[in-house]
Amino acid sequence: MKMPSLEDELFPSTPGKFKIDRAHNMNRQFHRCFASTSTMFLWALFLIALTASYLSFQSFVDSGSRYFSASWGGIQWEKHVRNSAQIHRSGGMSVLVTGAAGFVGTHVSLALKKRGDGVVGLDNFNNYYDPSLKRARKSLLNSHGILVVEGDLNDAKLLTKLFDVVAFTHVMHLAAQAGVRYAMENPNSYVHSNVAGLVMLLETCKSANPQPAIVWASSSSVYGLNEKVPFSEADRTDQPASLYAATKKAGEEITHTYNHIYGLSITGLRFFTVYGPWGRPDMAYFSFTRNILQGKPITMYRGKNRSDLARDFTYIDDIVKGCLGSLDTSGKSTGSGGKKRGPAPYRIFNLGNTSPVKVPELVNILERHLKVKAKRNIVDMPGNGDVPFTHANISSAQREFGYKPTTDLQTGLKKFVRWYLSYYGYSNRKGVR
Ligand SMILES: O=C(O)[C@H]1O[C@H](OP(=O)(O)OP(=O)(O)OC[C@H]2O[C@@H](n3ccc(=O)[nH]c3=O)[C@H](O)[C@@H]2O)[C@H](O)[C@@H](O)[C@H]1O
Repeated sequence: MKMPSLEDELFPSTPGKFKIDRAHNMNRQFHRCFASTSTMFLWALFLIALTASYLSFQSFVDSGSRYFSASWGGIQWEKHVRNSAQIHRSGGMSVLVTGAAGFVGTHVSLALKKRGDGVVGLDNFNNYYDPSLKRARKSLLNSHGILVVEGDLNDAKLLTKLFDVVAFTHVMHLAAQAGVRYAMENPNSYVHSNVAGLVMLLETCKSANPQPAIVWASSSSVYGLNEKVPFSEADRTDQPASLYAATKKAGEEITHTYNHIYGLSITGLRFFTVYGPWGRPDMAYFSFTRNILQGKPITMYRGKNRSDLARDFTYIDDIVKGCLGSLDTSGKSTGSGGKKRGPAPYRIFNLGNTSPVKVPELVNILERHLKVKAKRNIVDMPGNGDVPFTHANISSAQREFGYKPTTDLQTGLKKFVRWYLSYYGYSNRKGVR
């Protein structure tokens, strides 16, 4: 028996029917084939469409997740920024406060908000000192309706966006790499924040329309090795003793340039060793308190010929008054969109306490408030950027906006210690008040 061939299988061999059937079959095959080709084509189209929509969905998800995971941007975020910047008093200002989660930034932001000004904070939450303290300050600000945007001064897009969303009337620029001695450890961070970051901010402000007036934190350290006492704004500031001081001095020159070319109103404030509640853990009064309470020794520097070092310690509330006075009298920037229209104010003020206190006396006061004896380890001042003393002449600030510090070190440290004990949970400890 003949085995059916493949052709037989495909084309039945019934004689007479073959041609017709074959033709019919071929026709059917053709249609089936055509039908399956068009089906395949449709399937292919469907698959292509599916792939394309998948890819576009993916990119939507990608950009969406970037959008949602970014710490700034979006309609809701813009709404928050606008709300935070809302002015609640007649003649009030809307202020961008850089370094808002910092020590001075937090206090100034609260004071502005309390009197009805609009405030938007900016802070990069770096880890120069315990970031959890910065987060706690941020929570405090949030509870008063102040938004703190997390971002860096060097982020041009963020700065531009902030000025697109709000026509800030003023910038209180307090973001900086602080600390005199740390500059030897991490010099780049000073250039990044105090020079590059400052220029980025000024670039944004000069292009803004309207241009804001700028008040910013310089430092008593610009007096460097100046020996004329008390330090007046007109004294020499060309002998910085630390890179920190040098970057602050550079800031004074850089802001002058932007005032001159673009008509930005600039006020530089030379802060003198600011202290108080919510302060900076890297500063002596703060780290001494921590060590005294923990029974650890404190290292006290002394100057040439075993002389005591002294600082014109200035209480935070006095500094806040100086900042607000400066903002209130800043005058307007004259330029717009990067074009100068006329001269604008350029000012520099000392904000100090006018009564220097020696470091051993600072420790005596802390001992009294803490009711704990310090273990003093006295060493010669290392050549690390320190200066032997500071002393402010504040007559310019007094004349210009009535600046008059009212808190002596004894009173100010009492308030600081009370805050410290409460914040770090010492309040219920016996022997400590
Ligand atoms: O006015 C400023 O422009 C600067 O003020 C602050 O610098 P300073 O005045 O140096 O404050 P701070 O460190 O508290 O030292 C105080 C005293 O304690 C002595 N000191 C310090 C540390 C130590 O371990 N031992 C010690 O004796 C030390 O020798 C000094 O005599 C800010 O930190 C700075 O960011 C800047 O804003």
